[in-house]
Amino acid sequence: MAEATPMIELSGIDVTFKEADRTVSAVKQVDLTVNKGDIYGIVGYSGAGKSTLVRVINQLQLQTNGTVTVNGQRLDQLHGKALRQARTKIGMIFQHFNLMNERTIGDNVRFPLLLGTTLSKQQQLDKVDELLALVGLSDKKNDYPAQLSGGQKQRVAIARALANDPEILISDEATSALDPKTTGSILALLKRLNETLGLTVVLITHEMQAVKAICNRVAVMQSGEIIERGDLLTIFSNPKEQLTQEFIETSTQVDSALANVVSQPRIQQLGVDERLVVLSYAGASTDDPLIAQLYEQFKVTPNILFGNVEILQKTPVGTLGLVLSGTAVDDALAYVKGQGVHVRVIDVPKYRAELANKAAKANRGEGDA
Ligand SMILES: Nc1ncnc2c1ncn2[C@@H]1O[C@H](COP(=O)(O)OP(=O)(O)OP(=O)(O)O)[C@@H](O)[C@H]1O
Repeated sequence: MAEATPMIELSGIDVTFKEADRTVSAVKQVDLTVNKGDIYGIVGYSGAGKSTLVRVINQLQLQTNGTVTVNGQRLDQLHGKALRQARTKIGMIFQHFNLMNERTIGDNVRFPLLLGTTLSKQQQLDKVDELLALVGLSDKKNDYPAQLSGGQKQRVAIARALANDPEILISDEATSALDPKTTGSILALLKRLNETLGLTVVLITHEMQAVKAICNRVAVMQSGEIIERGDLLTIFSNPKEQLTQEFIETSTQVDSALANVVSQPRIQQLGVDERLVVLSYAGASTDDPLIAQLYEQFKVTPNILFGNVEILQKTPVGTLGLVLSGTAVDDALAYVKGQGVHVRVIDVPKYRAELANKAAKANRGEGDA
């Protein structure tokens, strides 16, 4: 495989907001490298610091500490025209599209070309046609934003973000206001642009579902810090942090399956030789006749409660919820771990207490951040 070339390098980034009565540390000591051609997902709940962090990349937000290098150039050392020039190579799209309602779709897309461009008027108009064709909206050129659906507006915003041939596209919750089907088509468009134009994409979201659909790498943010990061398959099949696990379980619906399972009286009364476990595995481990071996080698009987297999980056990633019974159950679990399978033993009373706690918080209207 070709060696990865860093496109974005953030090093030691802090962002501190000083307000009259308090100081907010929105980003704390973040190091992040995004390679050329990555679709890098940054996932976290509201208030985790995701938007602040990505706005540092194009210097719309200045860091309190740290350095920002984009395509080998130290952006934190640039000012004025040089910074504006460098920013044109970083496109950005937002949740609420930010289109100009009084201008046509064509004029919205042309807008960035009017600012300090070297293109003639005809070249600008040709470029607009090319960009609208790229996002599948050639027939909407003379319409106004109000005449378009949310998905179409986001396509216009993408076309506009690409006007100056950027190397990087930052997507800040760009699909959060869209329905699942439209979300899927916008994510597919981002993936196509990544593949055909070699565009590096940074995708901020609170939905692991979006990350799962197109990202090759992911970082999880909490309280201004990156608490876990890695390639998509590793993170999905072997999450280390509880928050990462939560995001994944929501996206695979393992959380609702588990909530259902732990509500059953039979599961609330597991014996000393019984364990409720969730196994996650990627790639080759999926093919191993693991379940059969549990019985053959350890005389442990598996009772399968739920299962899910998805294809991520052309690799099967599976999740299996089961109750294992047998005197050698802990030896069997150690064996399974040794096979590269992520094993999570669910402490049923504790899990039920956590669920009750979360439900009570939700009832009080408290967020996750
Ligand atoms: N200009 C600002 N002044 C003061 N505090 C700010 C400012 N911008 C962001 N913050 C605070 O910094 C923290 C991180 O906010 P940020 O918007 O980066 O989070 P986020 O993960 O992107 O969440 P969301 O998706 O809700 O925007 C929050 O506590 C927020 O209130």
